[in-house]
This record gives sequence, C-alpha cells and structure tokens, in this order.
Amino acid sequence: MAVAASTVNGFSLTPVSKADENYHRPTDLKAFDDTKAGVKGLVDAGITEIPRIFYSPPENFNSDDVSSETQIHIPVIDLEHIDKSTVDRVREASEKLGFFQLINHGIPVDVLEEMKDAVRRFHEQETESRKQYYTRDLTMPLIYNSNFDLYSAATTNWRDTFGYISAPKLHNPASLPEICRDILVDYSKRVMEVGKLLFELLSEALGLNPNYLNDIDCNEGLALVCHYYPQCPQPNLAIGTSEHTDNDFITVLLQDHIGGLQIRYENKWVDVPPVAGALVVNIGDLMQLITNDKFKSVKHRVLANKEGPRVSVAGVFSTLSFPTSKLYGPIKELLSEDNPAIYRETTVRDFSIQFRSVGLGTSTLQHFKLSEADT
Ligand SMILES: O=C(O)CCC(=O)C(=O)O
Ligand SMILES: [Fe+2]
Repeated sequence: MAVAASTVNGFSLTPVSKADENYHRPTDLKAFDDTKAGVKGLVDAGITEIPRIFYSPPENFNSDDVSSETQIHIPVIDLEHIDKSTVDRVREASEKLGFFQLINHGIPVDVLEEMKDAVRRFHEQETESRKQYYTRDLTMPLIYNSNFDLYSAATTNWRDTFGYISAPKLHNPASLPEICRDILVDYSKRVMEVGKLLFELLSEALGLNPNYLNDIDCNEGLALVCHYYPQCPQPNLAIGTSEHTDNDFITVLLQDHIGGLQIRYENKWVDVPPVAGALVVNIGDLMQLITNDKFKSVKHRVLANKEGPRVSVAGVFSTLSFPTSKLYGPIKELLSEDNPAIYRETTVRDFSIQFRSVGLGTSTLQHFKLSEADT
C-alpha cells in the first residue's frame, strides 16, 4: 500500500500537497538525510507523490527547450584503428560539443555489465546494510549518500550515489564493501588505461606531444562516482541530475540502456543516446581551463524517469581535494598574443573546493577567470 511521504521511516517529509507555509526546506532536507536510505528509501516506502524538496524549477521542463533537430548527433568514435582521422574527430567533438562516445575502447562488455550490476547490487542491498556506508565524510574509503550538495544546492536531485577514489592511492581495497569490491578495483584499472589513451589523443588534438597531458599528470587522480536513479513517480516535477559542468579534466561515463542524459548545445537540450558497449567521454572544467577555452566543458543534466532504476558510473579524472601543490593554468604552448591566458593558475584541490562549496549548477570556471586588471 502506498504511504504518504510524511511518514517515511518515521521522519516528517512534507508531502507536495501541503500548503507552502508548512514547508521548511532545511528541516525536510535534514529529515531526508537522517533516513540514510536515500531516494531509494522513499521508493521502497511506496510513495506516489515526491516530497517537496525534490521539486525542480518549472523552466527545467520547457518542451520548447528540447532539440528536435536530428542532425545534432554526439559522435561515436571507434578506437579499433587509431589514425589521424581519429584525432581529428576527437578535436572536433572536444571543441564543439565537449562530448563524444567511444567504442572498441578496450574494456570488455562483461566488465561493463558487471560494473553496472555492482552499482545496482550496492543500492539494492538491505537498507540496514547500505546505511552503514552513508556519510558526508570525504575521508571514508567509500562515500554513499544522496546529493553530495544536499545542503548547498538549490535543487535536490532524484538520485543516490556512492563514490570511490581509486587514484592517487588512499585506501586499502579491503576496506571496500565486498558486494562491489572486486569490480571497483578492476574497472578503475581499466578506466585508467582508457584515460591514458584519451589524454594521448587529446594532446595530439591540441597539436602537442602525445605524452603532454599524461606528463602533466592529468591522469593522476581517478574517482568512480556510481549513480542510482530510482524510478520516479512524478518525473515531470523532479530532475535526476541538475544541469552542471564537470569539475575535472575529463569524465569517462558508463551509462545503462535507460537514457535521460542530455547536453546543452545552442540553447537546446540534446540527448546522449545509450549506445551498447560504449563509454561517453566529456571535457571537464579543468581541461577547458588548461586549453584556454579551446576544448569546451559543456553543461549536461539527467532527467528523472518513470522507468528505472537507471545506473551510471562516472570515471572522474581529477585528484579532487587530495593535497597537491601542482599548479594548472592555460598551457603556454597554446597561448599567443592573439590568444592570451583567460584563466589564472590553480591547484586541483582549490578548484575542487570551490566546486563543492557552491554545488551543482554554478560555474567554477568563472571564479578562475582573470579580470581585466590582471591582463
Ligand atoms: O548519470 C549520468 O549519466 C551523468 C552523471 C554526471 O553528469 C556526473 O556524474 O557528473
Ligand atoms: Fe556530469
């Protein structure tokens, strides 16, 4: 039997039908967080109306805003035979859309399937077992929560997530939950290899030595961010992931067959259709910064869906808040009198802290722009 959202796990979550004056967002956010059961917990409780905290602004549901143009396709790049045309396609996609898909990337289909299964297994295990990993403490080996920016973002997303930092090495894999341990370790190694190859292709696409981006350690850090988007009873009111750009060098994303990922191109939302066996690659803010805007970190979002769960695994190439003193600024070889530096130098840590402090949807890059007075 369906129950009202107000009684989920004994906590008061204001149901949507209540009048505005009864709604106190911070209280409801805390009540939701304290359940430690995530959005999955609400769905398990049988809600038929989404709690008010998940209401997304109506402008997110403007159908005029969605591209009907079939000519905009996210390129699918085949790595079976890599040659100059591969580099040209990577360059074109990175400059224009900031997104492309990869096939024949070297990760076997059964590994991709097992990785997606492990994400489902983790989120679908007994609630009591899952709860032990629920935390906002970034020093934990595995961080499970709903909405990393729950208390800072304007919109709460219909999504739960667990994350694991695989590089630079921090934790003993033995401290990871057994339910997903082996595949997290295996999949991370394989994504590292794909990343190394991608940084070579991106270096060449920039006209640099193929080792350039690996030599400056763009591949030093990798986090796996494993999303679970439960089915949503009112997908026209909530959003799976708010529009944002990624605060890393690149993201290598594995998505399942459900769909819902969209990118912002020429003021329209364009679907990134699921392609069996493919990985989605996108340029992050740090790559846009070091390429001085040549490669674009493009806004994207994920719609909530009646169908679900949807799972995805974002391989985030960044050392995040890991302490490091290395500075990243626009690559000197790419600059000229006509193309002066637009951004100041930053450590990856400062860049990440700025991103986390504002939450999804606010531009981190803007904060690192040189002002007129600096140039
Ligand atoms: O779930 C997805 O497809 C995308 C998630 C995403 O954009 C992210 O983790 O940055
Ligand atoms: Fe993203």
